[in-house]
Amino acid sequence: MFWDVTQLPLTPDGQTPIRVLTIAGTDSGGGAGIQADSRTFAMCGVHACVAVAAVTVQNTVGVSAFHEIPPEIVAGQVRAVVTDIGIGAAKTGMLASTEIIESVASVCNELGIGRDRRIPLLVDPVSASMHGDPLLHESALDALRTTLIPMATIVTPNLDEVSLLTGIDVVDDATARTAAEALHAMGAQYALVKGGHLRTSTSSTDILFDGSEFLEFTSPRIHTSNDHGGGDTLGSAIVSALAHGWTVPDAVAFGKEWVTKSLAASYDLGAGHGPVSPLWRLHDAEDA
Ligand SMILES: Nc1ncnc2c1ncn2[C@@H]1O[C@H](COP(=O)(O)OP(=O)(O)O)[C@@H](O)[C@H]1O
Ligand SMILES: Cc1ncc(COP(=O)(O)OP(=O)(O)O)c(N)n1
Repeated sequence: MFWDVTQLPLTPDGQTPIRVLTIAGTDSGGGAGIQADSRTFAMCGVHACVAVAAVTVQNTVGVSAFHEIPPEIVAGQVRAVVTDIGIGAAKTGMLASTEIIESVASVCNELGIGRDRRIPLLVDPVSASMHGDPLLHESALDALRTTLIPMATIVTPNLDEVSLLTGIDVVDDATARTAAEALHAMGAQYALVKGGHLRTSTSSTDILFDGSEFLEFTSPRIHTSNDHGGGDTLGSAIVSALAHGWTVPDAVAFGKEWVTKSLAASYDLGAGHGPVSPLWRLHDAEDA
């Protein structure tokens, strides 16, 4: 354990907890996507609603196929949840196509989800799996840039996604800052450039930019190849904190501590990359 994570307040048994929504793809191997989001949401004590945008055929060694959900069904899930259950924050992950991205942007706009609206929106511009298998049609990158990222309270690309979206290859702190500026210029309120893929460093630093100030979130590098679902776990912890009304910098600090502990608790699974695990939270509760 590296530090004590300041936990989010838990709701007493029998009372309705804060609700959040993930709009993303499923992972049949249970490591990333909606499965990773739901695990972290549960461990953070919030109620998870889901809008499935795609179903992947996936295990620990890769993604062999995916099926896209019709855009109106994706939007329908979002509308059904928000108008009945109500949510405090939302997150997007794998959206696969231009049509789904446009449908999600439109329903979020209709329901007051997005930057400067009632409900904050985290956009994780998921483009490929860690094995390089595509999770987004290349033609949909433009819709991410021009339709969804401008609606984001916070956009959270990894370095491969930064390169696809901005053309900038991040190799150090200076290029990470330039990339954060480029992402902010696309219209996101905050840009978080995640540094997990800079494997040469002994630490892992994520850089947050709001148009005027850079904030750095650094953790020791965890030596593990079981890092599947790391981006989703970070994003869903941030969304849980945003739903509690935390500021974006405080929510990112919480998410960064959460994912670091989840990387330290990751485990072997299958023949490939095992998942990061927020189940450490159960042991912390046992110790309390
Ligand atoms: N080996 C590691 N040690 C510590 N933190 C890491 C490690 N790998 C990734 N992270 C952190 O996990 C989060 C997800 O990062 P990253 O791997 O860049 O994104 P993604 O999972 O979307 O590819 C970031 O906060 C990053 O700093
Ligand atoms: C359905 C689905 N969504 C997202 C991902 C990518 O997960 P992420 O945590 O961003 O990154 P890796 O674990 O692939 O490094 C996925 N694989 N599947």
